[in-house]
Amino acid sequence: MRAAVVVFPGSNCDRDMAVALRAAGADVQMVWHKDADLPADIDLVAVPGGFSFGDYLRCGAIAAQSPICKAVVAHAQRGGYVLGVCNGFQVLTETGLLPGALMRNSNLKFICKDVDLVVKTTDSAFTSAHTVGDMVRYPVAHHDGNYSIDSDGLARITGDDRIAFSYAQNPNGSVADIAGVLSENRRVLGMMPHPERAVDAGHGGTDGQALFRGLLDQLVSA
Ligand SMILES: NC(=O)CC[C@H](N)C(=O)O
Repeated sequence: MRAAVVVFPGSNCDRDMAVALRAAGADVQMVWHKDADLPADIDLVAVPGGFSFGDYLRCGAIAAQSPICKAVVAHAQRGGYVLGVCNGFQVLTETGLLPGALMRNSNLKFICKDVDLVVKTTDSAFTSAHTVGDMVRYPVAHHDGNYSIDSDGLARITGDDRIAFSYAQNPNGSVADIAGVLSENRRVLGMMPHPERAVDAGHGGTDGQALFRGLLDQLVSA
């Protein structure tokens, strides 16, 4: 599997993402926000966490206007895979690739801790190594992780089985405890918790490995 990791000024999980993807067997290239094109034959684009452009305006709003994001949208429209984590999830909602928005945490504080998540669907490459109802523990680190969507949108993503992960104990006020959402074609996943920070025992847990392993298994056998 060939993966590209997008780097913006202020990204801080780009290298963690590259390490996690390489550990799972991916061939990874970093791409800069000013690049207008992705490298050829990319299967997956990962949009990492961080504070792109200092979180000015709204988290992810300026990054979503960058040249590389046009290429990421085109990649998704061709049926390519995209994984957005934390600030990456915020960027994907700002590009319109995923529905909803990430608002300020309900307690108005930056939350940095490990959280338990429930796997809600296995109908995606990202969650294919799981069973529905599996619990995984990933870190969160954000101030704008409060997932919000209108009632029609919520009914649509619920009815389409597009909620990938929910929080066991909601840390940030997200509607319906949503921690991660899939696109209509199930190839774009955005999530606030960080699987790439849970792939090495030194991180305190390795639950994130299953996401990268599932992705690699599905994409290599496709
Ligand atoms: N870890 C992250 O990607 C944080 C995203 C964003 N800067 C926020 O605090 O909400």
